[in-house]
Amino acid sequence: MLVDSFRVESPYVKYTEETIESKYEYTTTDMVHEVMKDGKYEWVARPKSVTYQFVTKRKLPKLGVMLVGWGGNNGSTLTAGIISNREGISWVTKDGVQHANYFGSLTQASTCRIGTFSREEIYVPFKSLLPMVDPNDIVIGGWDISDMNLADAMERARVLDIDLQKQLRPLMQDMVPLPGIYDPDFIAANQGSRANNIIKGSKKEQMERVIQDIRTFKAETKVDKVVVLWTANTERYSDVITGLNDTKENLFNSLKNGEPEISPSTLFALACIHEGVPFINGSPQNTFVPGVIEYAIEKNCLIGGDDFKSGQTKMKSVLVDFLVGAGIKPTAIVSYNHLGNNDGMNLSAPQTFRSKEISKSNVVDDMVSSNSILYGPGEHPDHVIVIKYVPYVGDSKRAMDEYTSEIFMGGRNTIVMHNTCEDSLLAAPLILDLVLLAELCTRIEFKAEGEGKLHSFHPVAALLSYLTKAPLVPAGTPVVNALAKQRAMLENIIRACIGLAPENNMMLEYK
Ligand SMILES: NC(=O)c1ccc[n+]([C@@H]2O[C@H](COP(=O)([O-])OP(=O)(O)OC[C@H]3O[C@@H](n4cnc5c(N)ncnc54)[C@H](O)[C@@H]3O)[C@@H](O)[C@H]2O)c1
Ligand SMILES: O=P([O-])([O-])O[C@@H]1[C@@H](O)[C@H](O)[C@@H](O)[C@H](O)[C@@H]1O
Repeated sequence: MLVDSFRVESPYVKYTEETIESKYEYTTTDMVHEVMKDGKYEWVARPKSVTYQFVTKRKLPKLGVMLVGWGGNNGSTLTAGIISNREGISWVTKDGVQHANYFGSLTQASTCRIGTFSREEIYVPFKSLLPMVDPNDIVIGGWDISDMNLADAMERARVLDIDLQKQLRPLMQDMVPLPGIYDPDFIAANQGSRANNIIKGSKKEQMERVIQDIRTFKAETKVDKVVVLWTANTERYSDVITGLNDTKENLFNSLKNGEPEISPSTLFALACIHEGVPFINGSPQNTFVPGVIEYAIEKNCLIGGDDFKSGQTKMKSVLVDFLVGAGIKPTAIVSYNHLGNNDGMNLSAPQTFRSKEISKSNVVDDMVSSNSILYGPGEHPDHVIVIKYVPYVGDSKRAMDEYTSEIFMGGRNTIVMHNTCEDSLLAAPLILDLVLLAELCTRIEFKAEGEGKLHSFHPVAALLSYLTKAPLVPAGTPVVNALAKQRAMLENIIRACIGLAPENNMMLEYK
């Protein structure tokens, strides 16, 4: 049964006007290596628990979202989706009347098991676990190097049904992106034809203009908070060079000296960190060069990414986790897809494709390294990524995967999958989740017993990893790509904020 909302009644949870406060027993296991009397070693597992205090502010801000690449397929589709839900728009399709929804959004359309009511399983909407901004209330804006208004951009994207587009046109045609930062050295040459809406000047002047844009947006919309998200083109990797961008100081000196090796996405990130505005990278390039990360930590400004995990890779992070967890050894993974949208055209250049190839390839590393029964030191599956640009299919990406694995007694298993990933219809809800969860993170403080005072999460937002192909995590933090673990991590931390135990699926009462 689904219950819309609930309150936790516990001696360890307190609701005040302003906050929800919880005391949470966090249990983990320390492994120690002990020498036995007879000179042999023995591993010893020592369970331990640490008491944490969580404090979540309840007051929701009026939230502004500024998308970099607002006029793209994802940006225009998300804008259309928010307006359609807010206005309660329905439209006629060949399959009947369709109503606006947020399907594909973890926060808006998924549920969590909370407990049982006389042996009936009770579930609640994910978004009800903690106070979260309603996406229908979001004020949206942003930048694009193309000056096309959002209604025309929606038409250019060829994602949404025509009857819906007709109803949305009057509501979107006056939305015009701010000029973006165009640097042809970082994206495919084929993007030049749409670049007619550009911030002029040096890179430093461009960054300063973005800072001004954020301030103006805040003042004009009267939002309390802004989150900026990059859903612009995939850039080539920036060279990370000592003395250029390896530290905050060197990066700002490089900026002052007009160094060309500073990407537009890095300029946007610097501008956001300067303003204390969370910045999320939905593309695979290394926007967060070391100097940016140092700056974000110094300013305690949330940064997150990289590269939305929307379709083919999301499936891979489930399937490989299942195979390895079942003691089956994937030995060859071939991931091919073709698509015909502008993203696909941009990725047809080798340097931008390489950024995507990296983020799509590394997604199995954690699962492989978790099982040395199957994989020897340094051993990993053959893993090939192929992306082809086929204009005719547009945004309807066709992914074809083949997973070959070793099974019992020298046997082979081959799984072949065809997955039509409507790229923007899968990515737009993820953009929403990234923005809403980033905003939520900025309202949570916590501390472990023995720590002095309450503090925020680390500014490098590992909590967002469920939504990204290449999770950005604080230095020294293990990278987890397995989708189930990522979701459990996020849900269980949010459950801790309301004093609920992690979902452990034991259901001992039925055993
Ligand atoms: N399923 C998905 O759609 C998916 C999944 C993962 C990652 N991504 C990434 O999301 C990004 C957007 O995807 P899309 O399908 O919307 O692409 P798109 O090409 O339709 O949109 C990108 C937009 O960004 C604009 N742009 C490019 N450089 C810019 C800059 N420097 N400043 C401002 N605007 C700029 C372009 O004019 C375009 O309108 C791509 O990098 C893509 O790789 C998409
Ligand atoms: O998320 P996913 O489906 O694995 O990966 C997708 C790629 O396969 C696709 O070619 C690209 O255009 C999208 O931006 C997205 O990155």
